[in-house]
Amino acid sequence: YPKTNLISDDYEISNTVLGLGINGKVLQCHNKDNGQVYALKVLHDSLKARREVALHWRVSGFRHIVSIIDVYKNSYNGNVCFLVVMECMRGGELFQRIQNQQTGAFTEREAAKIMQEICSAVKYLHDRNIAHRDLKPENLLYTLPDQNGVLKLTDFGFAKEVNVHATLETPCYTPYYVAPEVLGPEKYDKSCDIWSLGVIMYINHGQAISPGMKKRIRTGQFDFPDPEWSGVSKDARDLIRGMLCVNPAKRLDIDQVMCNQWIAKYGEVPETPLYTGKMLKEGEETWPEVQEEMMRSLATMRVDYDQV
Ligand SMILES: O=C(Nc1cc(-c2cc3c([nH]2)[C@]2(CCCNC2)CNC3=O)ccn1)c1cccc(C(F)(F)F)c1
Repeated sequence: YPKTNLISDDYEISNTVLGLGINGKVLQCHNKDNGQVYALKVLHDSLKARREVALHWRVSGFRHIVSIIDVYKNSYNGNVCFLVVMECMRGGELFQRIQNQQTGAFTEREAAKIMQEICSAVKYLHDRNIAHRDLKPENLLYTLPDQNGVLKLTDFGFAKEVNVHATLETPCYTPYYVAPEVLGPEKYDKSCDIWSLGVIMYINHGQAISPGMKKRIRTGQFDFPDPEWSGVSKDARDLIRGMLCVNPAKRLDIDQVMCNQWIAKYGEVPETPLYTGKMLKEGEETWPEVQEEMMRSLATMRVDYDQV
């Protein structure tokens, strides 16, 4: 349960802003006892904030999820806010890493390792009936800036519990007879996470998500143009097709993704150099558009599926 003493008893809060989240901003702070640096997310009390804290707290501690150290519930002149102290991820965001990839080209095996790490975080959530619903490169951070850095997922501002009523209200249904609509739209929330994984993997392979890209993906007309895709393994392309499948009911689920050879045996994926580094460097000016494009797509998916 959240601590109710003032956070300033235990932490020195710096005004270094590390970033802005959906429900609040992220500052740097350090613990007065051990002098350690942490990240602090300030959330003004609301149902969304309580849901974000509750869900993040439930999954904190998994290797590829940013862990929560402490949660304080403090009130400043009347309004209550939640103060979430997290481990400080010093390695920055995933694509900054790939962008300034110094040591030679970014290879397909590195892309496979990254995907395996993100997919294991998504599997951990989906197995607990939680959909993240805001999977994007900016929410994937490294613990350290060097090769030992571990990739972790953060920002549960859009996360939600799914399939929750399937277990409560209809305990008696036999899974293979129940009509899809009985399971409710929630099951689509998980499939929107899979779609995001597909886009992340597609970008990882050096495909700039041009504005036209979203239309092509939604209509399933995206392709694997040469020369970027010539060397990329068939497993990888089949996996992307399965994750970017337009019909959410036909899209792969996280277990099918995890057992694809490209993910399961990422250590054996050929070290084919990918165009990502070049694309992210050259495409620097298009990168913000790409991010906006992804934000819009995620927002539309959240609306679509919530209305199903
Ligand atoms: O962002 C850093 N550390 C960090 C950051 C977060 C963090 C949480 C959230 C976010 N970051 C974002 C910021 C905007 C982009 N999306 C992610 C929005 N939502 C969140 O919930 C959590 C833990 N450590 C960082 C980067 C480089 C150096 C350092 C430092 F110098 F402090 F070591 C910290």
